[in-house]
Amino acid sequence: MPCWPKRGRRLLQPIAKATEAAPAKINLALHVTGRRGDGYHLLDSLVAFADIADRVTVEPAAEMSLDVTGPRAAGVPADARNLVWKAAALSGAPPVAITLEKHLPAAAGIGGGSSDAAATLRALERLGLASLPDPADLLELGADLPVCLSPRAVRMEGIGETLSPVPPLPPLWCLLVNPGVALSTPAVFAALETRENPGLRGHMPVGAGAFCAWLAGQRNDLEPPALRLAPVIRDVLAALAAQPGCALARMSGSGATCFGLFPAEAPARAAAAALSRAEPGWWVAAGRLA
Ligand SMILES: C[C@@](CO)(OP(=O)(O)O)[C@H](O)COP(=O)(O)OP(=O)(O)OC[C@H]1O[C@@H](n2ccc(N)nc2=O)[C@H](O)[C@@H]1O
Ligand SMILES: Nc1ncnc2c1ncn2[C@@H]1O[C@H](COP(=O)(O)OP(=O)(O)O)[C@@H](O)[C@H]1O
Repeated sequence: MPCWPKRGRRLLQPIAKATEAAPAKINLALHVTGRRGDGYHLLDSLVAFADIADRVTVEPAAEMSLDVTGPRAAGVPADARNLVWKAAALSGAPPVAITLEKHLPAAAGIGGGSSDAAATLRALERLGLASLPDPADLLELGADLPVCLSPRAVRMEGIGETLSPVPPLPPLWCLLVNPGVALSTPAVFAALETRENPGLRGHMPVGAGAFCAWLAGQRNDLEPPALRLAPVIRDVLAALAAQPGCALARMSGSGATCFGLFPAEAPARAAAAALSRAEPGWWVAAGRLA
Protein backbone atom coordinates (compact mmCIF):
# COMPACT_ATOMS: atom_id res chain seq x y z
CA MET A 1 0.00 0.00 0.00
CA PRO A 2 1.63 3.29 -1.03
CA CYS A 3 1.83 6.08 1.48
CA TRP A 4 1.02 9.61 0.33
CA PRO A 5 2.74 12.08 2.62
CA LYS A 6 0.55 15.09 3.44
CA ARG A 7 2.79 18.11 2.95
CA GLY A 8 1.02 21.30 1.94
CA ARG A 9 -1.62 20.67 -0.73
CA ARG A 10 0.67 19.08 -3.31
CA LEU A 11 0.43 15.36 -3.94
CA LEU A 12 3.96 13.98 -3.59
CA GLN A 13 5.39 10.71 -4.89
CA PRO A 14 4.54 7.71 -2.71
CA ILE A 15 7.38 6.61 -0.44
CA ALA A 16 8.59 3.42 -2.11
CA LYS A 17 11.05 2.41 0.58
CA ALA A 18 12.24 3.61 3.96
CA THR A 19 15.69 3.28 5.50
CA GLU A 20 16.25 3.65 9.23
CA ALA A 21 19.45 3.60 11.28
CA ALA A 22 19.50 1.04 14.10
CA PRO A 23 21.96 2.56 16.57
CA ALA A 24 23.99 0.65 19.14
CA LYS A 25 22.38 0.64 22.60
CA ILE A 26 24.77 1.28 25.47
CA ASN A 27 23.93 0.54 29.11
CA LEU A 28 26.00 3.34 30.69
CA ALA A 29 25.03 1.79 34.03
CA LEU A 30 23.11 -1.46 34.58
CA HIS A 31 22.02 -2.37 38.10
CA VAL A 32 20.22 -5.67 38.73
CA THR A 33 17.82 -4.94 41.58
CA GLY A 34 15.78 -8.15 41.90
CA ARG A 35 14.22 -11.10 40.14
CA ARG A 36 10.57 -11.71 39.20
CA GLY A 37 8.77 -14.99 39.78
CA ASP A 38 9.13 -15.85 36.08
CA GLY A 39 12.94 -15.59 36.31
CA TYR A 40 13.31 -12.23 34.54
CA HIS A 41 15.52 -9.76 36.37
CA LEU A 42 14.53 -6.27 37.49
CA LEU A 43 16.89 -3.64 36.17
CA ASP A 44 17.75 -0.01 36.82
CA SER A 45 19.75 1.17 33.84
CA LEU A 46 20.86 4.42 32.25
CA VAL A 47 20.64 3.67 28.53
CA ALA A 48 22.13 5.76 25.73
CA PHE A 49 22.72 5.26 22.00
CA ALA A 50 25.72 5.84 19.74
CA ASP A 51 25.75 6.90 16.10
CA ILE A 52 27.31 3.54 15.27
CA ALA A 53 24.50 1.63 13.63
CA ASP A 54 23.02 -1.10 11.47
CA ARG A 55 20.77 0.06 8.61
CA VAL A 56 17.34 -1.36 7.88
CA THR A 57 15.57 -0.77 4.55
CA VAL A 58 11.93 -1.79 4.15
CA GLU A 59 9.80 -1.79 1.00
CA PRO A 60 6.39 -3.22 0.15
CA ALA A 61 6.59 -6.63 -1.58
CA ALA A 62 4.43 -9.54 -2.72
CA GLU A 63 5.85 -11.74 0.04
CA MET A 64 8.08 -11.39 3.11
CA SER A 65 11.80 -11.58 2.47
CA LEU A 66 15.00 -10.67 4.30
CA ASP A 67 18.46 -10.03 2.93
CA VAL A 68 21.23 -9.67 5.52
CA THR A 69 24.28 -7.83 4.18
CA GLY A 70 27.22 -5.82 5.54
CA PRO A 71 30.47 -6.56 7.37
CA ARG A 72 28.81 -8.27 10.39
CA ALA A 73 26.22 -10.36 8.50
CA ALA A 74 27.91 -13.72 9.18
CA GLY A 75 25.88 -15.89 11.55
CA VAL A 76 22.87 -13.57 11.67
CA PRO A 77 19.69 -15.47 10.71
CA ALA A 78 18.18 -14.33 7.40
CA ASP A 79 14.72 -15.80 7.96
CA ALA A 80 11.75 -15.69 10.37
CA ARG A 81 14.14 -16.17 13.35
CA ASN A 82 15.49 -12.66 12.80
CA LEU A 83 14.01 -10.00 15.07
CA VAL A 84 13.33 -7.69 12.10
CA TRP A 85 11.09 -10.38 10.59
CA LYS A 86 9.41 -11.01 13.94
CA ALA A 87 8.80 -7.27 14.39
CA ALA A 88 7.26 -6.94 10.92
CA ALA A 89 5.02 -9.95 11.61
CA LEU A 90 3.94 -8.58 14.99
CA SER A 91 3.12 -5.17 13.48
CA GLY A 92 0.38 -6.65 11.28
CA ALA A 93 1.81 -4.88 8.21
CA PRO A 94 1.37 -6.41 4.74
CA PRO A 95 4.41 -8.32 3.34
CA VAL A 96 7.63 -6.36 2.95
CA ALA A 97 11.14 -6.94 1.64
CA ILE A 98 13.70 -6.07 4.32
CA THR A 99 17.39 -5.44 3.79
CA LEU A 100 19.42 -5.49 6.99
CA GLU A 101 22.94 -4.09 6.73
CA LYS A 102 24.82 -5.39 9.77
CA HIS A 103 27.65 -3.28 11.18
CA LEU A 104 27.15 -4.16 14.87
CA PRO A 105 28.39 -7.49 16.27
CA ALA A 106 25.61 -9.88 17.35
CA ALA A 107 25.13 -11.24 20.87
CA ALA A 108 27.33 -8.41 22.05
CA GLY A 109 25.42 -6.48 24.76
CA ILE A 110 24.64 -3.54 22.46
CA GLY A 111 21.13 -4.65 21.53
CA GLY A 112 21.80 -5.05 17.81
CA GLY A 113 18.84 -7.32 17.12
CA SER A 114 16.48 -5.23 19.25
CA SER A 115 17.60 -1.99 17.60
CA ASP A 116 17.14 -3.59 14.15
CA ALA A 117 13.61 -4.68 15.10
CA ALA A 118 12.76 -1.21 16.40
CA ALA A 119 14.16 0.38 13.21
CA THR A 120 11.92 -1.94 11.18
CA LEU A 121 8.87 -0.74 13.10
CA ARG A 122 9.85 2.92 12.53
CA ALA A 123 10.31 2.22 8.81
CA LEU A 124 6.90 0.50 8.59
CA GLU A 125 5.34 3.52 10.27
CA ARG A 126 7.04 5.93 7.82
CA LEU A 127 5.73 3.84 4.92
CA GLY A 128 2.23 4.07 6.38
CA LEU A 129 2.05 0.27 6.68
CA ALA A 130 1.71 0.04 10.48
CA SER A 131 1.36 2.38 13.41
CA LEU A 132 4.06 2.59 16.06
CA PRO A 133 3.20 0.25 18.93
CA ASP A 134 3.18 1.08 22.61
CA PRO A 135 6.77 0.35 23.75
CA ALA A 136 5.62 -1.98 26.55
CA ASP A 137 3.76 -4.13 23.98
CA LEU A 138 7.13 -5.01 22.43
CA LEU A 139 8.40 -6.95 25.45
CA GLU A 140 7.35 -10.21 23.80
CA LEU A 141 10.09 -9.58 21.21
CA GLY A 142 12.71 -8.90 23.89
CA ALA A 143 13.33 -6.87 27.03
CA ASP A 144 15.49 -4.40 25.06
CA LEU A 145 12.83 -3.65 22.43
CA PRO A 146 10.90 -0.90 24.26
CA VAL A 147 13.99 1.25 24.86
CA CYS A 148 15.13 0.89 21.24
CA LEU A 149 11.84 2.15 19.75
CA SER A 150 12.79 5.82 20.34
CA PRO A 151 16.58 5.65 20.59
CA ARG A 152 17.60 8.39 22.99
CA ALA A 153 19.06 8.48 26.52
CA VAL A 154 16.56 7.27 29.14
CA ARG A 155 16.38 5.48 32.46
CA MET A 156 15.10 1.93 31.98
CA GLU A 157 13.49 -0.04 34.82
CA GLY A 158 11.28 -3.08 35.36
CA ILE A 159 12.57 -5.77 33.01
CA GLY A 160 12.88 -3.10 30.32
CA GLU A 161 9.34 -1.73 29.97
CA THR A 162 9.49 1.27 32.32
CA LEU A 163 11.18 4.19 30.60
CA SER A 164 11.62 7.63 32.16
CA PRO A 165 13.27 10.76 30.80
CA VAL A 166 16.69 11.94 31.95
CA PRO A 167 18.35 15.34 31.51
CA PRO A 168 20.17 15.75 28.17
CA LEU A 169 23.55 13.97 28.18
CA PRO A 170 26.66 16.18 28.05
CA PRO A 171 28.61 16.03 24.77
CA LEU A 172 30.48 12.72 24.93
CA TRP A 173 32.13 10.38 22.43
CA CYS A 174 32.28 6.68 22.98
CA LEU A 175 34.61 3.96 21.83
CA LEU A 176 32.99 0.53 21.51
CA VAL A 177 35.25 -2.52 21.64
CA ASN A 178 34.25 -6.17 21.30
CA PRO A 179 36.89 -8.90 21.59
CA GLY A 180 35.02 -11.28 19.28
CA VAL A 181 33.44 -13.41 21.99
CA ALA A 182 29.66 -13.90 21.72
CA LEU A 183 28.05 -14.03 25.17
CA SER A 184 24.60 -15.51 25.77
CA THR A 185 22.41 -13.08 27.75
CA PRO A 186 20.63 -15.87 29.75
CA ALA A 187 24.01 -17.44 30.61
CA VAL A 188 25.31 -14.15 32.01
CA PHE A 189 22.15 -13.53 34.09
CA ALA A 190 22.34 -17.14 35.34
CA ALA A 191 25.95 -16.60 36.50
CA LEU A 192 24.99 -13.60 38.71
CA GLU A 193 26.00 -14.09 42.33
CA THR A 194 23.76 -11.39 43.84
CA ARG A 195 20.41 -10.47 42.35
CA GLU A 196 19.22 -7.86 44.84
CA ASN A 197 21.45 -4.85 44.51
CA PRO A 198 20.85 -1.11 45.02
CA GLY A 199 19.52 0.93 42.08
CA LEU A 200 21.10 4.00 40.48
CA ARG A 201 22.32 6.45 43.14
CA GLY A 202 21.88 10.23 43.24
CA HIS A 203 21.00 12.62 40.41
CA MET A 204 22.59 12.74 36.99
CA PRO A 205 24.78 15.88 36.76
CA VAL A 206 24.79 17.99 33.60
CA GLY A 207 28.48 18.74 32.77
CA ALA A 208 30.73 16.09 31.17
CA GLY A 209 33.27 15.90 34.02
CA ALA A 210 30.68 15.70 36.79
CA PHE A 211 28.58 13.27 34.73
CA CYS A 212 31.50 10.86 34.21
CA ALA A 213 32.43 11.09 37.93
CA TRP A 214 28.81 10.31 38.89
CA LEU A 215 28.70 7.44 36.40
CA ALA A 216 31.93 6.00 37.81
CA GLY A 217 30.04 5.59 41.10
CA GLN A 218 27.39 3.42 39.37
CA ARG A 219 27.91 -0.16 38.12
CA ASN A 220 27.19 -2.82 35.57
CA ASP A 221 26.17 -5.74 37.79
CA LEU A 222 26.50 -8.10 34.82
CA GLU A 223 30.23 -7.30 34.47
CA PRO A 224 31.49 -9.75 37.16
CA PRO A 225 29.56 -12.78 35.78
CA ALA A 226 30.49 -11.87 32.20
CA LEU A 227 34.16 -11.59 33.23
CA ARG A 228 34.00 -15.10 34.69
CA LEU A 229 32.54 -16.43 31.42
CA ALA A 230 34.86 -14.42 29.15
CA PRO A 231 38.04 -13.31 30.97
CA VAL A 232 39.23 -11.43 27.85
CA ILE A 233 36.77 -8.66 28.84
CA ARG A 234 39.28 -7.68 31.55
CA ASP A 235 41.87 -7.00 28.80
CA VAL A 236 39.34 -4.90 26.86
CA LEU A 237 38.49 -2.80 29.92
CA ALA A 238 42.18 -2.30 30.74
CA ALA A 239 42.99 -1.34 27.15
CA LEU A 240 40.15 1.22 27.08
CA ALA A 241 41.02 2.71 30.49
CA ALA A 242 44.66 3.15 29.37
CA GLN A 243 43.71 5.36 26.39
CA PRO A 244 44.54 9.06 26.83
CA GLY A 245 41.34 11.07 27.39
CA CYS A 246 39.21 8.08 28.44
CA ALA A 247 37.08 9.19 31.41
CA LEU A 248 35.39 5.84 32.09
CA ALA A 249 35.57 2.26 30.81
CA ARG A 250 32.73 -0.22 31.43
CA MET A 251 30.94 -3.19 29.85
CA SER A 252 27.54 -2.68 28.15
CA GLY A 253 24.57 -5.00 28.78
CA SER A 254 25.48 -8.65 29.17
CA GLY A 255 28.71 -8.09 27.20
CA ALA A 256 31.12 -8.66 25.83
CA THR A 257 31.22 -5.18 24.21
CA CYS A 258 32.81 -2.54 26.44
CA PHE A 259 32.71 1.21 26.03
CA GLY A 260 35.09 4.04 26.83
CA LEU A 261 33.70 7.55 27.32
CA PHE A 262 35.65 10.54 26.03
CA PRO A 263 34.70 14.20 26.64
CA ALA A 264 36.50 15.15 23.40
CA GLU A 265 36.30 13.67 19.90
CA ALA A 266 39.97 13.68 18.84
CA PRO A 267 41.21 11.44 21.70
CA ALA A 268 38.30 9.03 21.02
CA ARG A 269 39.28 8.79 17.33
CA ALA A 270 42.98 8.44 18.24
CA ALA A 271 42.16 5.67 20.72
CA ALA A 272 40.09 3.86 18.05
CA ALA A 273 43.05 3.95 15.67
CA ALA A 274 45.50 2.83 18.36
CA LEU A 275 43.33 -0.08 19.54
CA SER A 276 42.59 -1.24 15.97
CA ARG A 277 46.35 -1.37 15.32
CA ALA A 278 47.15 -3.12 18.61
CA GLU A 279 44.28 -5.66 18.44
CA PRO A 280 43.33 -6.28 14.81
CA GLY A 281 41.01 -9.13 15.86
CA TRP A 282 38.81 -6.85 17.99
CA TRP A 283 35.83 -4.90 16.67
CA VAL A 284 36.48 -1.21 17.39
CA ALA A 285 34.17 1.72 16.57
CA ALA A 286 34.04 5.35 17.75
CA GLY A 287 30.94 7.56 17.71
CA ARG A 288 28.93 10.30 19.36
CA LEU A 289 26.69 9.46 22.31
CA ALA A 290 23.02 10.51 22.15
C1 LIG B 1 20.86 -7.36 29.38
C2 LIG B 1 20.25 -6.32 28.47
C3 LIG B 1 20.31 -4.93 29.17
O1 LIG B 1 19.82 -3.91 28.33
O2 LIG B 1 20.90 -6.13 27.22
P1 LIG B 1 21.76 -7.08 26.20
O3 LIG B 1 22.90 -7.68 26.90
O4 LIG B 1 20.83 -8.11 25.65
O5 LIG B 1 22.19 -6.12 25.10
C4 LIG B 1 18.74 -6.64 28.20
O6 LIG B 1 18.00 -6.60 29.39
C5 LIG B 1 18.48 -7.96 27.53
O7 LIG B 1 17.42 -7.77 26.67
P2 LIG B 1 17.09 -8.85 25.51
O8 LIG B 1 18.36 -9.31 24.88
O9 LIG B 1 16.04 -8.22 24.64
O10 LIG B 1 16.53 -10.01 26.40
P3 LIG B 1 15.37 -11.08 26.13
O11 LIG B 1 15.53 -11.63 24.76
O12 LIG B 1 14.05 -10.52 26.54
O13 LIG B 1 15.77 -12.16 27.22
C6 LIG B 1 16.83 -13.07 27.05
C7 LIG B 1 17.07 -13.73 28.39
O14 LIG B 1 17.78 -12.82 29.25
C8 LIG B 1 17.33 -12.91 30.58
N1 LIG B 1 16.79 -11.61 31.00
C9 LIG B 1 16.60 -10.61 30.10
C10 LIG B 1 16.14 -9.39 30.52
C11 LIG B 1 15.86 -9.21 31.89
N2 LIG B 1 15.39 -8.04 32.35
N3 LIG B 1 16.03 -10.23 32.76
C12 LIG B 1 16.51 -11.42 32.34
O15 LIG B 1 16.69 -12.33 33.15
C13 LIG B 1 16.31 -14.03 30.60
O16 LIG B 1 17.02 -15.22 30.91
C14 LIG B 1 15.83 -14.08 29.17
O17 LIG B 1 15.36 -15.36 28.83
N1 LIG C 1 18.72 -8.58 13.61
C1 LIG C 1 19.52 -9.37 14.35
N2 LIG C 1 20.81 -9.03 14.55
C2 LIG C 1 21.60 -9.81 15.33
N3 LIG C 1 21.20 -10.94 15.93
C3 LIG C 1 19.92 -11.31 15.76
C4 LIG C 1 19.04 -10.55 14.98
N4 LIG C 1 17.84 -11.15 15.02
C5 LIG C 1 17.96 -12.24 15.79
N5 LIG C 1 19.21 -12.36 16.24
C6 LIG C 1 19.68 -13.40 17.17
O1 LIG C 1 19.71 -12.79 18.46
C7 LIG C 1 20.87 -13.14 19.18
C8 LIG C 1 21.27 -11.96 20.08
O2 LIG C 1 21.74 -10.93 19.25
P1 LIG C 1 21.74 -9.36 19.66
O3 LIG C 1 20.38 -8.81 19.63
O4 LIG C 1 22.75 -8.71 18.78
O5 LIG C 1 22.28 -9.48 21.17
P2 LIG C 1 22.58 -8.40 22.28
O6 LIG C 1 21.27 -7.85 22.71
O7 LIG C 1 23.29 -9.15 23.37
O8 LIG C 1 23.49 -7.36 21.67
C9 LIG C 1 21.91 -13.51 18.13
O9 LIG C 1 22.72 -14.55 18.58
C10 LIG C 1 21.09 -13.89 16.88
O10 LIG C 1 21.02 -15.29 16.71
